[in-house]
Amino acid sequence: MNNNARTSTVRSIGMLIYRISRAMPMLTLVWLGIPLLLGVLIIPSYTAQKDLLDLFVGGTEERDWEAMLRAAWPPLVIFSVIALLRVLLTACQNLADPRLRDRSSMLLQSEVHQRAIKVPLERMDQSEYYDRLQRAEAAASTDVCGILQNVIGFLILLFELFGLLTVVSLAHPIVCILLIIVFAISFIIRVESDIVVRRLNRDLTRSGRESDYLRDVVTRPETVKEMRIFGSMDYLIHKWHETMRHSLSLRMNARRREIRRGIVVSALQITGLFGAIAWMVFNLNSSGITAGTLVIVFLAMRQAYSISGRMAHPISKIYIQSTKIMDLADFLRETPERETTDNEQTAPELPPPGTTCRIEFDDVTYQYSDEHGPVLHSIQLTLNPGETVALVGENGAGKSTLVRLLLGLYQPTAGRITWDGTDLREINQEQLRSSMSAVFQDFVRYETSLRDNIGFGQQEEIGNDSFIRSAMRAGGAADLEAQCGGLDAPVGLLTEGGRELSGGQWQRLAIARAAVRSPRLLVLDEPTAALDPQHEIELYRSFRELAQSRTTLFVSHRLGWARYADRIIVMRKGRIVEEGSHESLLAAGGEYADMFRTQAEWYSGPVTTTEIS
Ligand SMILES: Nc1ncnc2c1ncn2[C@@H]1O[C@H](COP(=O)(O)OP(=O)(O)OP(=O)(O)O)[C@@H](O)[C@H]1O
Repeated sequence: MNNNARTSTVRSIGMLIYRISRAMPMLTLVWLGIPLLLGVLIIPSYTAQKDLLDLFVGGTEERDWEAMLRAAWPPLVIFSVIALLRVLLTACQNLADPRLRDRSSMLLQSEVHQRAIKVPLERMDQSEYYDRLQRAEAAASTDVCGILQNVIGFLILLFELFGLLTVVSLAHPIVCILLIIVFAISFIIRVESDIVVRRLNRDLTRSGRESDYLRDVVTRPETVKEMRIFGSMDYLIHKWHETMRHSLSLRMNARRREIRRGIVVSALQITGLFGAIAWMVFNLNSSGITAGTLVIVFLAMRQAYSISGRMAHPISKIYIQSTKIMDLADFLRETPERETTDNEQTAPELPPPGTTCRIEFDDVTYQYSDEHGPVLHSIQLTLNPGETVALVGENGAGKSTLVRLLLGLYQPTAGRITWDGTDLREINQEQLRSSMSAVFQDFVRYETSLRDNIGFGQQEEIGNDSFIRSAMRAGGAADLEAQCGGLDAPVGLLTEGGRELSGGQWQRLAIARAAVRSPRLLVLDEPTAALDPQHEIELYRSFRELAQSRTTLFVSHRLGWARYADRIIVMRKGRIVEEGSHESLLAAGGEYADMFRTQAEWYSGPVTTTEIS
């Protein structure tokens, strides 16, 4: 890890802990404070032990045992109280630590979700952004607990080490400096060798997968029969052997290196320890060095060395997790992106509910990415108040893209879309959303209850049974209540005891959800794709009612629907190529007329094998 990566990792961890501390100040204080306190308590505990030792050890002169016992009380009490306190603090830490980790994971996941819902849909459609979101989500849900555990594991050891170094420096500063030097060298060696091993383990995961696969292939009955016929068994066994030999030799080399470094570290520590002790023995009774000092320095140094060995583990684990920490921190560091400018205060008001709207596309161009060019070119289109418009065209013509722009989910690359004369971008987004409703091709299946599937369209009415039932009637889904066993019956396989619905039944629920809102603009993108003919006719009747008092746009490849629209728009390759009523377009004999005749012949014409092939 280079310096930049190291700084970034430390900054990212700091940033995550700062966010956690803002949301849970008390818990974070306890989580970080207890290790600090445990480290500080080492100092009086060792000092008390030193006083006790000095009291009872050394000196050949006649002793006053009573006076000695009286003098022993204070250090004995201090030592015992601290020991008790340490037990209690450790218990508190054991409670606070998992609580903080679990809650932090939830907090950071919900921060990721908050950002994800604010991000413009077009950003979400970019694979690079989507990957980053997935990585941040994975880090927040699965890695944060491990990262925090390693951070606190490291801090506990670090504070303990500071306590021990203070004990040694109080006893003798020169010995402390010697200890720090030995400690620093052995720590660096240990961390480096630990990182090498972890990196190797990570790298070997892939070859491990390969050898697992090869072992599987040569032992599974379904694969063995083919390999016997083709005679490929020996080759694969040889390949498995080679893969295993390679990874074993890499592991062995790493192990050897680890052992060599371990020997160097131990030799260094033993030399330091005995050098310091020898020097202190030599200076016993001079420069304030007593038998007690000698013993506690010896104990403190041994403990410090053992801590230095254990500190390498959390550090190397954090190193391995560093990319995940940075992924998450970078994602959260991004300023929350708004769908529009902050216009809540100044946004113009939309007309009140119940009124219809006039929407105009003024020279609108849209492109998903620079490399692929525009998918909509200079669209001029007006949807008049209360009008029902059908949008038709071949696959990939740009119909769904136009729908997303109309709903304000995407912003035009050039040109503008106005709603009763106001640019869509300037309208208060919340008000805009509540004025429109849509059924998408890829509608959501909420695997909870029937009620939720409808009520999510108008959450204020989710508890109102008659409201939900009337929406289900409008969506042609009234029969589902009896079939599923009530409005609150679970639907979908993910819910316990849930009944799975067919594609068409889910689609009818999505239509009912859109109907529940009483929107000014209703958009239906392929609303009947999964419906059987009977339900399609039923839905069509409800749709006529729904469309009556509002501006409606529907996209459909079934031109039978389109002929009842007030106006039909035909698209090809991102452009509007025809526009008019069903009759006028048929009379024009253009693209629409061709499509309509082809579909009509498909249903009513004679079957010829040459046509199908
Ligand atoms: N998220 C996306 N990123 C990049 N290009 C996209 C994306 N979505 C659609 N496109 C491209 O935009 C063009 C128009 O797609 P769109 O989905 O709007 O067509 P459509 O007319 O709705 O097609 P269909 O009838 O098949 O649903 C296509 O060429 C498609 O490849």
